[in-house]
Amino acid sequence: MDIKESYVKTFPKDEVALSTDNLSVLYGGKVQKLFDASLSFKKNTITALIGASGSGKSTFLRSLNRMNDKVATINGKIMFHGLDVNKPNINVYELRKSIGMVFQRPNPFPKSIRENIIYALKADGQTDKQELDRIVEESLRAAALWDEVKDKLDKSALALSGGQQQRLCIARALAVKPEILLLDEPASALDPVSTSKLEDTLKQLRSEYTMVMVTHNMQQASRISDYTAFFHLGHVVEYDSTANIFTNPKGSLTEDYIQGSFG
Ligand SMILES: Nc1ncnc2c1ncn2[C@@H]1O[C@H](COP(=O)(O)OP(=O)(O)OP(=O)(O)O)[C@@H](O)[C@H]1O
Repeated sequence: MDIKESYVKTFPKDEVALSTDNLSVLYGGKVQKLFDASLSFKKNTITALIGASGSGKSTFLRSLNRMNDKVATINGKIMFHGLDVNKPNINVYELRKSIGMVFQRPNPFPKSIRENIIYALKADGQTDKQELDRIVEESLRAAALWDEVKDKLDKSALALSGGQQQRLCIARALAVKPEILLLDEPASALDPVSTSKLEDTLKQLRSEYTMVMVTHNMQQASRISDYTAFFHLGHVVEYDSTANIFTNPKGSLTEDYIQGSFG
């Protein structure tokens, strides 16, 4: 297999929400697991990151909002609103309000549904109850959970089903008004019905947010993503519209992966 082949789509600057420039990640300061990834994400789209286990998808995703800072050295640029947010002087707490993350396993706080949503807002000093109530409803509606939980907002989030918990985690991420949502295999712990609800939710969120999602599920990538990046051994091999990646890939590695030859 030739990992030197690389086909990477780019977009006009004003259409880009977030981009990386030669992003490399070294764990423990020496073991390189991501090599010169230069990708741009188009506003109001869903981009799927696909590739075999260990190919560097999560490593790349977690670097975008500086979640890897403590365990890895990240070289290269991460451009957001004309600013390189990979610079040391960036306020990472503020950055994560703009670039939120939803993890593989739903991780609600052991608090009420309402408290989960307003936690970060209260930490920021917001106290206006009416405004907080408004944000709770707005966020839960956006995450397509409002109708299921509106009568039990003060009940424990841990009493919700896994699928509901994951949509609550999305609502929690939306409450601080991010522009970008990073999703690391958000449906991998969910049953098919919850997965389908989650996918519908993500499709609806596309009108307001830009999403980048790691997924192992090829059908999921083809169902809901607009663009797909294929990772192999820490390299971005191909990045194109999802339709092209799945029906007309340029690289032989991409084709082999899509056809299930490895991974
Ligand atoms: N904190 C860490 N410290 C050291 N090595 C790590 C760390 N996190 C990931 N790695 C290594 O980096 C490589 C890429 O892992 P990563 O999780 O990014 O791959 P992935 O494509 O997301 O895989 P998967 O689909 O299995 O989640 C793997 O070899 C992994 O063992």
